Amino acid sequence: MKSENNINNNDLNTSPIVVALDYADKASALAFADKIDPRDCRLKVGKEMFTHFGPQMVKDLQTRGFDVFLDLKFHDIPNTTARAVAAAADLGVWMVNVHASGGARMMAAAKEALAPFGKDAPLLIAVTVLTSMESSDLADLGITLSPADYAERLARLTRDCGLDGVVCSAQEATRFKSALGQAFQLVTPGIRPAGSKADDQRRVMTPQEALAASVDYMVIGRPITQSADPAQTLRDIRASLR
Ligand SMILES: O=c1ccn([C@@H]2O[C@H](COP(=O)(O)O)[C@@H](O)[C@H]2O)c(=O)[nH]1
Repeated sequence: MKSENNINNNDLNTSPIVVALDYADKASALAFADKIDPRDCRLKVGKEMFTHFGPQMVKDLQTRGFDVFLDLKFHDIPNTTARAVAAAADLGVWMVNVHASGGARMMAAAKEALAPFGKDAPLLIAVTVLTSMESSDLADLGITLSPADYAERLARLTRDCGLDGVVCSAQEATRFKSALGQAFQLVTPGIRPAGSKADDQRRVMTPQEALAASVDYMVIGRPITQSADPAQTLRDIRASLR
């Protein structure tokens, strides 16, 4: 169910931008939210903010009119994951995610947990290969496939379990749209405007390249939140995509 205060913004919002609200203090996060227009982006609450501030953080953003992607990347046994996904749906979030490497039974259980929510269910997506990972990181785990090949394998499994889409790199978007269908949603972190530093990201693309690759949503954090004027940086990136 939607929370009482959740003003669902889905119908109004045509922006592909999801800002990763990775702040250590709530005041800075809300000050940023107060300076931006919910039509220019959706907001992602991840492990840092949720661990600091809990579900109230999500509600505070929803009351300001934002669709919230709860990025907690659930990865557990099927029962626990399904119950966590249902709890996220109770919060009225727009999108929630699990790790595809939790396997088919886990993803199917998560999907099934959303059935009682009907049309109010959040989008359910699965993380394939983290955008911070490159071939050598996979090799350390005993995975000899390239990041793109392994991500496609996990994305196929995700689609076959009936989820709405995946988190992947924008570098994989053209290939995945063609292999998995246009309707399968691609949510892509690792977005870096030209000239910004990659930080810990490895499989990156600029916002313009990501748009040209037909991603559905591009997740952008530090290039916005750590800029001198985050609200203006968001508006500049949004304008550059029109
Ligand atoms: O594969 C993934 C999955 C999630 N993320 C999250 O996206 C943002 C990216 O932030 P930046 O500051 O733009 O790097 C962050 O919250 C990650 O937890 C990801 O980067 N890659």
